[in-house]
This record gives sequence, C-alpha cells and structure tokens, in this order.
Amino acid sequence: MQQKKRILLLATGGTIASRKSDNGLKPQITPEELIEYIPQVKEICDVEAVQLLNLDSTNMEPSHWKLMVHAIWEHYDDFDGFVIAHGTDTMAYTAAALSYMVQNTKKPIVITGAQKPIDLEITDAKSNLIDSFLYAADDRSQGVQIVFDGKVIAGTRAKKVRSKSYNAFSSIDYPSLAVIQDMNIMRYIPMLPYEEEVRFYEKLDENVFLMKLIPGIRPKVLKSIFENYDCIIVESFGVGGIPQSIAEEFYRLCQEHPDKLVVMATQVAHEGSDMTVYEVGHNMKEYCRFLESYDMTLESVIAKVMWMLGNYDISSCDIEEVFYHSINYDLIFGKNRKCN
Ligand SMILES: NC(=O)C[C@H](N)C(=O)O
Repeated sequence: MQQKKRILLLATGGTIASRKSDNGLKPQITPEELIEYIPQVKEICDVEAVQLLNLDSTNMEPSHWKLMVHAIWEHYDDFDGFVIAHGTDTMAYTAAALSYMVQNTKKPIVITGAQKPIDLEITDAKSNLIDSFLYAADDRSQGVQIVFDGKVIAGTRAKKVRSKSYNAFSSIDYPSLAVIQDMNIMRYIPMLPYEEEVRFYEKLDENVFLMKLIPGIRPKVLKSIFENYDCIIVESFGVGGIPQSIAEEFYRLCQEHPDKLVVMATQVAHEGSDMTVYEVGHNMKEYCRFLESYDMTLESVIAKVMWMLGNYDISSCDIEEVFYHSINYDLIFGKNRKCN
C-alpha cells in the first residue's frame, strides 16, 4: 500500500480561523483545532500544523510572504506538500507572490480559506480544507495554487470577485486548472513541466506604488510618487493610456527619473492591456521606458514587480526578458510570445 503523504498546514489566520469578538470577527482558532473540525483528513494524508501568523489578511504584508516562503523552504524536504490557511481578502496577492518566490516546486503549495468561520454550522471552511488536503496529497499536483469552492486556480490567476459568497474567487483570463467534486479531482490543464530544481526567493522590493486613474485626475501628487517609489504601476482605463490632464507632468517626470520603472496596467478585469491601440497610449513609447501588464492580473503585476526589483538589477538586466517570461501561467499573450 502506498504510504500516506505528509502535508504541512501553515495557519495564518483569516475568517476560516475566526471567532466572534466584541469588535467583530477575529482569528482565534488554532491550526490543531482546524484539523479537529475535519477528522476525515486522516484518511487522506498525515497532517502536521504550524501557527505561522494569526492575522486578518487585511494586515498581510510582503514581510509575511517572506515568512511563509521561509517556513516552506525550511520544511521542504520533510513534507510532500503544503496547505496555507489564509484570509480571503488578500489571498490572491499572497498566491501571486508565492508563485514568484517559490518557483519550479514539484511539491504543491495550496492556499485556501473560507468566507465563514469553521466553527459555524453553515461554513465553507471544512470543504475548502478537505479539498485542499486532497489536492495537496495528489501525486499529480505541483506548483502554487488556490483551492476554493471546488476550484483549483493558478496562483497568478486568482482574483477575489465576491466579498460574501462562497464562490469568492475567479480565475482571470485562464481556465481553472482543475475542479474538485465529491473527493474527485477533475484536471483541465496539465501541470507545467518543471525541468529545473525548486528555487526560493526571499527578497522583494516593496517600494511599489499603484496609481489608479479616475476621470479628471490631477497631476498634484505625481512628483511625490516619482520621488518616493521605485516603481509606479498605472491602473489605467481600458487597454491603456495616459489622460491629457496629467500627461505633461507624467512624461516630464518619466524623463527626469529614468531609473524608475513604470508599468501600465488596466482597471478592466478581463483581457488586459495593449498600449499600441490608442493615441492616448502612443506617447508612452516616446517618453518613457515602460512595461505593461498584458493579460496578467493586477495582483500578479504587483507581486512580479516586487520580486523582479528585489532580485534583479534593472539598470543592467533585460527587464522585458524577465518581466515577460511566463511564470506559473501568469502571462499568455504578452509581448514576445506567440500564441499557440
Ligand atoms: N473571508 C476572509 O477571510 C476575510 C477576512 N477579512 C480575511 O481576509 O482575513
């Protein structure tokens, strides 16, 4: 008989581990208690648990991603897979960050959580946890993924699209990798062929600013943003462009700060950017060295930039080569890539 897989549960808080307090829901349930709520997990795998953090994921920061990476690295040889219990609010950011920080992992890293605490009678926590352990213990699983409400979503493709319902996450511009129903995993997309060894990255540059455009935006704060951040991600409209109301100051600052990285992204949930389409995007090429998100999610763009700036010297490396290289399914239709 095949030996049971050993899976490490890293608990970080979130609604899944929350109880009511006088001031609202607050993470208080220990990882050992979480496991007690799902006794059937014993038939799937052997679980060990560590309480890594105890946060509402609203309070999750890049330093916490590093802590998760460190814990996985430290225990990598001792376990067959990892399940991270996490709040849903920033889960898509963590999943994206871990996709860049732990690459080529043949041991699955599964992130899950719940919209309702595990101690309530009506909760999605138990099924999400069971599905996650089932997926993490399956021989064919690898890489960083979110398992939630029966869907397996690539870590770079997830977005929280509902604040209350159980089907909180969508896979954006890419199919779910698999679905899980009645303890069966139905796989839609083959796992990536990892030829290289697993690689852990612990450095990030957190000096990244996301600037959301609104109609009538004024250039007042632009100078301070360019002076204080290493990268400005512009959350633009549609496929992308810079509005006339800030264009002059924006391009002036791009030229004054050639060392700053500018990334054009979009507020539109689906289908991504393409700065070549409209006149409003055209001037960027002339005045500024910029990257664009194409079909990457905003969460992935933010995490990828932090990872890239933390690990590469952008004054000497080919940033297009690094940024547009697809990692964990993050980019399909980017520059330099032919669709096949
Ligand atoms: N459903 C949840 O987990 C939401 C919670 N505020 C969190 O992200 O920690």
